[in-house]
Amino acid sequence: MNAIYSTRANVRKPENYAAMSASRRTPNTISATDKTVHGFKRRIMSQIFSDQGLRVVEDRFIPRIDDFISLLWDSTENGRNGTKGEEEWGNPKEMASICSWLAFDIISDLSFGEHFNMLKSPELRWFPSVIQKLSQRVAIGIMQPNFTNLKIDRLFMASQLRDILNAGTWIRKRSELRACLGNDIKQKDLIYNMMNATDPKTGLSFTQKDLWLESIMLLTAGSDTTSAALSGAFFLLAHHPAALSRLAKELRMTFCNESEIRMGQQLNSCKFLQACINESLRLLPSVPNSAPRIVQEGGIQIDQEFIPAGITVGTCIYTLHRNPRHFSNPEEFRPERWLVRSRGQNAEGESISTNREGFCPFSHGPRSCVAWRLAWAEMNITIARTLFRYDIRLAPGLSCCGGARNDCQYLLKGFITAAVEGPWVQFRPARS
Ligand code: HEM
Repeated sequence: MNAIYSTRANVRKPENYAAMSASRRTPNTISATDKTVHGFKRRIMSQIFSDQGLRVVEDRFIPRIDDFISLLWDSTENGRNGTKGEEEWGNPKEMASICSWLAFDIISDLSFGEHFNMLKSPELRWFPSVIQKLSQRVAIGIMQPNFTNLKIDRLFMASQLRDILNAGTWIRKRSELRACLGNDIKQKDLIYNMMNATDPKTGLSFTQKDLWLESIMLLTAGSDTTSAALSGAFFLLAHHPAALSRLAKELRMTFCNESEIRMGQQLNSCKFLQACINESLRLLPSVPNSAPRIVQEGGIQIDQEFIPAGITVGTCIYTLHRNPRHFSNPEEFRPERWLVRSRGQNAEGESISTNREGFCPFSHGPRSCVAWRLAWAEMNITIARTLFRYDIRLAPGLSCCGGARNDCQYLLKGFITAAVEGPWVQFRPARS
């Protein structure tokens, strides 16, 4: 990772990343290939997604997490299993979809000052499928630029492209409207943060156009990434009852009530929660493929190999996370591998720093995920509040495996981000 992604690596993002901006002429933070342009945007974004920046918007996203939790179980639901002792389990829920509605509700609210309300209403639930089409098109365009440059996509992805363009126009209107409101809003959002941040190096701020381009970008970068990571964590926990019950115990002993579960010291003290999230991001990274970089004049050295200028290089996060040089029994879900027992080692005597060197769900260096703190907070608070309130189990008899097998795989389709389905899970009010 270091040779390709660190600050000193002699590489740059390829031009094909332009497909990730709503404007071909004006790049956003993720698509900027020029280091000066990127540096300016990145410095502003770093302030917005700092701990301090996130505290400003925390009260905005926690109510969305509460909507999510309310949707998981409802005392009036029918369809309960009639077996004795089973009455309280609610109807099975398909976690990938519900996690996706949550992630979109959060990021739309933060980016446009108005949430899509997908958790409560089906009206806009078509939206995630368009983002997946976009992710698929961009993934092909990044690997093979002529696909978009020569407009081959118009031939092979005509209907997808129509949906993407329609959704793009619709979002653009929304983000322009929000940008026009300026600071005249009741509750602060990310646009507010972006509008009021200045680059400490140049003193420059985002223009009106930057504001809507960046907010569209945040909607795509901040939705299916977090949702795939969350549903992946529920998948792994539901398949590992021992880890699930240890985690529930940790949370129920740390907090007295659900509203205490927020960003901060108390949540940071939940080491097993963090270990479970690390382990699920390791096994099911939501950006699984390698992010390409072009080697610059002078070349680079990767291990024993000299790579000349012009070659595209990258490290695949999915395979890195399964490298036995970093992780013993890499296919196993073993959150304990992240818990320090003594002298930087876990209970098995493995070095945690060796684990960490092979762990990069948010990538590494100057182009790593600028919003990882937001994703981390969303995941921690959502999982903690859910397991504080409910017991969970795989829905008997339903896919992915109906709880019958321990070795089933979560279907992760890697485009730019990962498309996922399932698992089907049931909830009931926590018994202990
Ligand atoms: C679990 C959730 C997430 C994961 C695993 C993740 C992962 C990544 C990865 C691997 C990259 C590098 C991509 C590349 O080099 O092409 C990246 C970049 C980025 N991510 Fe995330 N991300 C997550 C959530 C988010 C969220 C919630 C947002 C925004 C609200 C976001 C915004 C960005 C941005 C703006 C960049 C580009 C940074 C730059 O180039 O300076 N991500 N993310």
